[in-house]
Amino acid sequence: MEAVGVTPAPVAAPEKKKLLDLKDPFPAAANSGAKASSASKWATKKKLVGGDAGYVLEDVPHLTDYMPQLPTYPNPLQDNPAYSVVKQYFVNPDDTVTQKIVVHKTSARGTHFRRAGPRQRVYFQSDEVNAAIVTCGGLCPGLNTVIRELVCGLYDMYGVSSVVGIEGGYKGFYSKNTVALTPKSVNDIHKRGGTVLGTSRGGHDTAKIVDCLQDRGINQVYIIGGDGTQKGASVIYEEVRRRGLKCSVVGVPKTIDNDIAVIDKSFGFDTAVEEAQRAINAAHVEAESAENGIGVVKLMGRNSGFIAMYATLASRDVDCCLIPESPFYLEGKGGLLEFVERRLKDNGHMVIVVAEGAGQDLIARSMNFVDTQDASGNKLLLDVGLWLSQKIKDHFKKKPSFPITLKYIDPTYMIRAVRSNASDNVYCTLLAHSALHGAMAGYTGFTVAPVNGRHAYIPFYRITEKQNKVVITDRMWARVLCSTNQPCFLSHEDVENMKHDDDEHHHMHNTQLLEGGSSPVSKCNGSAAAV
Ligand SMILES: Nc1ncnc2c1ncn2[C@@H]1O[C@H](COP(=O)(O)OP(=O)(O)OP(=O)(O)O)[C@@H](O)[C@H]1O
Ligand SMILES: O=P(O)(O)OC[C@H]1O[C@](O)(CO)[C@@H](O)[C@@H]1O
Ligand SMILES: [Mg+2]
Repeated sequence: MEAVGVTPAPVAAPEKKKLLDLKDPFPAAANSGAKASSASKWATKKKLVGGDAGYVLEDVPHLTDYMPQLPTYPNPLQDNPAYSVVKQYFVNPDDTVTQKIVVHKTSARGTHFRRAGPRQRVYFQSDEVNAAIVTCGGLCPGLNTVIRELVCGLYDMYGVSSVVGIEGGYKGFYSKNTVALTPKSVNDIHKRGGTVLGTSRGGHDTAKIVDCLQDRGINQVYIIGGDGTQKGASVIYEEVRRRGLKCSVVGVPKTIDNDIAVIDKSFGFDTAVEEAQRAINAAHVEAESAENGIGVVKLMGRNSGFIAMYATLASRDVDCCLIPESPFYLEGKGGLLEFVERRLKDNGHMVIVVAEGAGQDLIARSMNFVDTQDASGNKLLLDVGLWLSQKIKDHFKKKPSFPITLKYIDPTYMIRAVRSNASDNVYCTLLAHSALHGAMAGYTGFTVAPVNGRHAYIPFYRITEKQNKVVITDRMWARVLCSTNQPCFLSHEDVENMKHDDDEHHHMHNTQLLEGGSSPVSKCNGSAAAV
């Protein structure tokens, strides 16, 4: 590997060589909405390591970056009977995970991330660890499984017996007492929806949170939450580093909307798509049983329509899927109302799935609405499902010879509040294990998640700098349009402009090849190639 990394390398620390990039990865915009942190001027530099053929490792920080003399210890896992039969259990320190999975003969190898997993040597002794876990932002199936597996993993794999939960999200650090978490107390929690720790929006106060870590001697903090939470985790890490604390700050990405960039998908997403089938099915049954029956189902997806898109593809009963990324219009030629009328004439019934963030500009225009925000600064949305249902009813009221029956189903919180399904449970277990292996190995300031099917440690700035969105010029959206036969609501010119914008944005002409397919749809498709 060619030497182009950062900071002086201590013994047994990860590879860090020559300086490549000194840009501040935490520009002010990335922290907008948050309380300004005194840590920002200390913002760490990107740790980039170059190699042959355009290989770049975007490494994560390590405690030894600012505490170079830290001692190391043998990983207690090597004496664990469960693992003793497993050969090559420890991850090779040179292993990295590629972000770019679709390549050409002449492609540069591009960005890589450090592979997650247990290391031969660790930077914490078992009885030295005081771990804390917090959940922030909205609910998501699987939160309890991640909590359970962090606690059990720390106890069973690393012999750690001091793990506490922070109640009620970020504000719980400075406004509540901690709760002790043991394998016994978390034994059954994966069978329940929600989070046993509680959660909240708003209330992120970096200084007070780090004071709490310092006062309580917490030296590993696991922060489970969405894009906002990970931005918060990033400033906590900066402040911890500025104070020179031996404390690993680890993010576990959570969001039902699947809007976190770089990663394959977020936990709970599969469960949500599965649960959405029940609502779509009900809408279909209702619509099929009535004269000109219309079922409208609203699903979550504030800025990204992944749940709606996948639920539509999975169901095959959906006639029209509306998502925030794809603008639509109601009236006139090519509009939604014309399509509804035609589909009812052809089939006698139809189902519309609408993501909550779709058509917000249309509604705001028709209602003269002023923006409002939640405690975290997220825009509060207007109810597109209700609005759309009313618009459709109004349209057909003007056509007495065309009676319709419309049923509106809003299952949004039911989808989010259920327990995680089997595959999400396994996924959450791997996430939790990867997280604690990273912390024990001294890594910090990172989020853990699979990238092209392999778990990796990703620097915070990479997953907070932009949101994962459905790319409507990619083939996955084309599959939706093919399955529903809905209008695309875009002119040829619009599509060309979008393609152009995409190209400009990514500096490349093939979205599958950009930065490891930062085409979110191809990633959401799992590690599989687009077909
Ligand atoms: N830029 C930021 N800097 C620091 N803290 C932030 C920032 N943005 C959000 N937070 C904090 O992160 C927590 C969660 O944020 P938010 O409510 O936006 O949910 P989220 O983590 O994005 O999850 P989701 O959107 O999936 O529900 C809140 O306590 C909020 O104060
Ligand atoms: O009502 P709450 O808790 O603010 O959550 C609603 C939002 O949370 C999300 O589920 C993201 O977590 C969005 O889809 C939705 O807009
Ligand atoms: Mg969010």
